[in-house]
Parts: sequence; structure tokens; C-alpha cells
Amino acid sequence: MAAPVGGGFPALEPGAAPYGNFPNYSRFHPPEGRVRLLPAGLLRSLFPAAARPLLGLDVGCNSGELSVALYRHLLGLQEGEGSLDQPAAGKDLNLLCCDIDPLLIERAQQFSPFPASISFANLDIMDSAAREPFLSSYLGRFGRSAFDIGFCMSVTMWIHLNHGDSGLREFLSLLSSLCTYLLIEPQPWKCYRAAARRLRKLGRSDFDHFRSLAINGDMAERITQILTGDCAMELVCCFGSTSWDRSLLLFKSNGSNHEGRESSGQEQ
Ligand SMILES: C[S@@+](CC[C@H](N)C(=O)[O-])C[C@H]1O[C@@H](n2cnc3c(N)ncnc32)[C@H](O)[C@@H]1O
Repeated sequence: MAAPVGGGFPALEPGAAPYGNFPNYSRFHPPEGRVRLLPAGLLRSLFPAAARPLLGLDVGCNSGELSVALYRHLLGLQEGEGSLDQPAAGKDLNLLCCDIDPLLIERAQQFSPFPASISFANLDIMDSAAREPFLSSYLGRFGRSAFDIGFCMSVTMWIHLNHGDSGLREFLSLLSSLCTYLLIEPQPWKCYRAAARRLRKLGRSDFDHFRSLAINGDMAERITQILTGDCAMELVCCFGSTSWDRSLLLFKSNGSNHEGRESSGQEQ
């Protein structure tokens, strides 16, 4: 993959984005390439009976372009429509989007067309001390203890490179415990090699874990095995692959951990 740099942000060396926190990422992997794979009416078909607002979590949202595109697409809003925060598709969606990079989050907040429905927050999802109070507080506002749907788009590789095999497992387990449905776009193994190569070109050493990763090869398959084998999720469907060879996989929790978790009377 060409390294996403330049554009409206101060230039950043590609290797200087060790978490995949590329500015202008969406110019290189445009949101449309992902959202067009998702069927219209997806939320209605996943949650036919939901009378309350749906809650979504977008992990690794970068500067928010994909989060906003997902929000529009899932609610059936056209570009330029719905800026009054009045979704049109008969479902109400609140999206919490987080990223480890505070500058990307600042930018997302600055340009958000749906500030009442989409919240952007600076959070390292792997930092349990920061994550737990933050997510509980957000969910508590809705009287909930889990999200209806999670989005993990082009993030797994960065967690894997920075936290190793155990970090990837921990991350997937966390997402499965937090979200009833999980839409995930894993990076294929060739992207790992490209990321390590970029770092070496800058004269830096590999990511700490790169050479020791035992989870490797067909990453979509490996992640599916972990989610279905260890995390009590089932694969609902694959929505196909983007033109840059990443598949979009939808999982559903089949454990009982998401049922009956809402507290009564506080839903908005
Ligand atoms: C390649 S970008 C993907 C952006 C967006 N999801 C998309 O697909 O267009 C990966 C993002 O994950 C974020 N990220 C990496 N590790 C993270 C962590 N531990 N917690 C939160 N965000 C993280 C990076 O800062 C970066 O913005």
C-alpha cells in the first residue's frame, strides 16, 4: 500500500505513524469503497424490533471520515442530508468513535456533521485503565452495558504489530464482549510486510512483535477462527472485498452475555 501522507495535514513520515494513525487515510482508502459493500437497510435487518436508539462503537476511527460515511449509509442519509441529526431510516443510531491519536480526534470533532449523534474521543482501546471507566460512562448514559454494533475497520494489524498475538486475542475478545454485532475489516498479511518494510526504510527497527507473530498468513481466516473459536461469535456473512483486497466480515455474538444487559427505564 502506498503510505498515506500529505494533503491537508502537516506532512508526516509514513513510519512515523506507528499505530496506523495516518493523516488523510481516507484519501487512500476512501470510505465509499467499504460502505458500498454494505446492503442498504442493514440495521433494519439486524435489529428489526429495536424500539430504542442503537449504539455503535467505531474503534480506530482516524479523523472520522469512515465513521460519518457508515453513519450516513446505515441510516440511509444522502450526502448533505440529515445534518439536523434527524435520521431518516426509522432507526436512531448513536456512534462512539475512538482513536489513539488526539490530533486525528480533534480534526474529527471539528468537522463532524452529526455532533449530537456521533461522539469522537481520544482513547487507546488497549489501555484498560482508561477504557473501562470511559466506555462504562458512555454506555451508562443510555442505560446500557454493551454496544449493538462495533466497527473495526483496518485496525487489527496495528493492534497486532504493537501488542503481539496476545494483544490481538485480547482485542478481539474485548470487542466480542462489548458488541452484539461486529463488522471487521482485517488487513491481509501482505500489509504487515509492507508496514515493516516502510519502517525499515526509515532506518528504524521492526515493530517489536513482527517477527514473532505466530498468528499470520490468511488473516481474515485467522481472525474468524479466533472470534468463532474463542470469543463465542459466529460469522454472519462476508460482504465481499474492497478493491484493495480487504474483506468485510460481520460477526454476531452467540453468547448470552449481550442479552438482558440493558438496565430498565433509562433508554432514550
Ligand atoms: C489504518 S487507520 C483506519 C482508520 C479507519 N478505521 C478507516 O478504516 O478508514 C487505523 C487507525 O487505528 C488507530 N489505532 C491504532 N491503534 C489504536 C488503539 N490502540 N486504540 C485506538 N485507536 C487505535 C490509528 O490511530 C488509526 O487512526
